[in-house]
Amino acid sequence: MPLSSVYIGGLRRTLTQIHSAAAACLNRQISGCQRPVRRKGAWMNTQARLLSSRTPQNCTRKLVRNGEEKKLVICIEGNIASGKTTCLDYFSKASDIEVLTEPVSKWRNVQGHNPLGLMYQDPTRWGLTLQTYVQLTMLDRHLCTTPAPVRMMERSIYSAKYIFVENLYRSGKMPDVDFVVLSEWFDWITQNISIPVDLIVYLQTTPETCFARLKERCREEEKMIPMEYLETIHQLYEDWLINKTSFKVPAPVLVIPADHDLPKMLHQYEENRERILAARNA
Ligand SMILES: Nc1ncnc2c1ncn2[C@@H]1O[C@H](COP(=O)(O)OP(=O)(O)O)[C@@H](O)[C@H]1O
Ligand SMILES: O=c1ccn([C@H]2C[C@H](O)[C@@H](COP(=O)(O)O)O2)c(=O)[nH]1
Repeated sequence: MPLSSVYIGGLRRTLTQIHSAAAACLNRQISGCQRPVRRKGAWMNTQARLLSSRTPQNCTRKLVRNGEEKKLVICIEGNIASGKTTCLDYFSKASDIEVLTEPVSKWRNVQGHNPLGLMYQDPTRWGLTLQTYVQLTMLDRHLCTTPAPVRMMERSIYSAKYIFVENLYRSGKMPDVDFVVLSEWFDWITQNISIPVDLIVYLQTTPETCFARLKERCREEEKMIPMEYLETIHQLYEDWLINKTSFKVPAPVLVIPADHDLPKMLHQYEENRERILAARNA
């Protein structure tokens, strides 16, 4: 599927169409909170619908993917090289689980450009470029339809914003204007599109473990990542998912200690399988 399109309830819409259709609907809704109009052929038809939770004080509706909201969504979160992909590989063997890895290959090659590499070379210049593309591709991941009843994703649109954008901004590497523009995009998306997550599995590692695994993996763009970078990302994750002092956590969190060797990790994944699959966001 081209990235210029996303599927909502089986309908292919360009982001521009979605934006203007949603804006039109929201305008209708804001001016008097009237009932959603259901016109055949309109984007808000039997396949795509608005979730409505309307009271005089609370007049919010969101784009949802019809049918997809019944599926279980689990996001695997953790520091760089903490073992997320390895964890997803393990669960991908189950027929009822659809695994969606982070679209890193796209971040490394979008029409011949490498925004990930550019960002590591010059974060101030290219941080916005990378994170805009990360936000788009993660939204695409959240919205794509999958046949399996359980969807297991690597990271989320939430960690892209709360960890990586936040880090660029706090470290002084992202200009205010870039941060504000990205934040407005993020707020619009999360306020207008339903992005349900039932469980966050946090692979909790020390930065030292990640550093060792990063060296072992040896991804070209990441060769210059210093230990301090992993320490900062670690602390942002801890504040978000453990201390809960930074940003809203969109789902319950299951913490899996992930400094262990591979056999022990696989054993832990198996031990937690039932707990993970039993998750259902209230
Ligand atoms: N438990 C583990 N012990 C040792 N090495 C591991 C373990 N889990 C993953 N690795 C290795 O560490 C590197 C990073 O793992 P990966 O799953 O790609 O991390 P992530 O997806 O979180 O970036 C890979 O080379 C992988 O083979
Ligand atoms: O929003 C994001 C998400 C990821 N990255 C970077 C961090 C890593 O270098 C790669 C992929 O991360 P893994 O943990 O190895 O999956 O992408 C980013 O800069 N911004």
